[in-house]
Amino acid sequence: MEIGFLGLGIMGVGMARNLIKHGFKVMVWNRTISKCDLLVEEGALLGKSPAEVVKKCSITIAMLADPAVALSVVFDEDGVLKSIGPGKSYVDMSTVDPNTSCTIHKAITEKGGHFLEAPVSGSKKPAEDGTLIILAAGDQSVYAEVLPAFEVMGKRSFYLGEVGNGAKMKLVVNMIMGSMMNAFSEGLALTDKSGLSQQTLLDVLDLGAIANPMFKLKGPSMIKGQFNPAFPLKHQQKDMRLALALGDELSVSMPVAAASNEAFKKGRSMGLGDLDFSAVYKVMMDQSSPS
Ligand SMILES: NC(=O)C1=CN([C@@H]2O[C@H](COP(=O)(O)OP(=O)(O)OC[C@H]3O[C@@H](n4cnc5c(N)ncnc54)[C@H](OP(=O)(O)O)[C@@H]3O)[C@@H](O)[C@H]2O)C=CC1
Ligand SMILES: O=CC(=O)O
Repeated sequence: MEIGFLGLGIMGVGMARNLIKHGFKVMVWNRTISKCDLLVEEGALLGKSPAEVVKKCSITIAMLADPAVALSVVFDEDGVLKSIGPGKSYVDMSTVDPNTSCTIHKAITEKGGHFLEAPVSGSKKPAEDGTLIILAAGDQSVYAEVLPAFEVMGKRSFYLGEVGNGAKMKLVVNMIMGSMMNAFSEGLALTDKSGLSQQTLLDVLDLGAIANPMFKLKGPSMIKGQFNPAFPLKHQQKDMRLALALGDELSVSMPVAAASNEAFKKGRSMGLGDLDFSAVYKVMMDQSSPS
């Protein structure tokens, strides 16, 4: 199967590499073209623009930063829309809001193309290991067509019905994750300011009912002050913002998510946006410094 791949950021590079490793013929494009070099050495073809990738491939996957970027890669000059048409499928795996997905879906189907949204849960390592959780919605024939690719990128995929449902599910999951990270960070800060051992807190948490893989994975590096980006804080804040907008639309009160969003916004204003989202811990530590 010939697959196009647009967007070789933290996630895209691992996902595209898995496709290549499993024998798919892959054509890649990235705004910063130099990021394609390694994958080209590993066997990928290089596309000069999204339009060229879609022209050459029957299925094109995108993994892009945010709604504005997802829209620009489709609608801008030499974008996806230029080459999409009958017999061509576009699969957007970026985390965006349902309205963005619906706008892209409408434009693509108006040109006779097919669209599936398929955001993922799981970070840099699951992208590298092919163990993502894929939340697909939209054209079910595209879902069936792209399933062999999902099987090498993920450990499980869900088909959730109409376009927008994948985006909504992803935003709910990341809203919960972002709120948990805030509670965890506050707990670590409070432990430190109480003169207690943060390692002991990690050990205690890991033995009890709120043990979870995220605390186990992120805790040790957080207490060492290491925040190498697996999931950048700026993207987590974008997801909290989009989840809150969904809550506004549906009149769901989400005070915990709103407070967490404020902490991520503060993190961005402190210049932490490109660090891992666990760097929100620095916001708590900064706020609790003695004056
Ligand atoms: N990292 C994670 O743990 C996870 C991320 N996600 C979601 O996946 C998506 C990608 O995340 P991630 O790989 O971490 O993000 P990165 O920031 O590492 O990569 C973003 C990608 O978008 C491209 N891009 C940014 N701005 C533009 C633009 N103006 N025009 C064209 N391309 C652009 C970047 O290109 P360039 O290289 O040129 O900057 C890059 O390919 C996001 O929606 C994120 O929320 C979902 C699950 C986990
Ligand atoms: O979107 C981030 C993730 O870890 O999932």
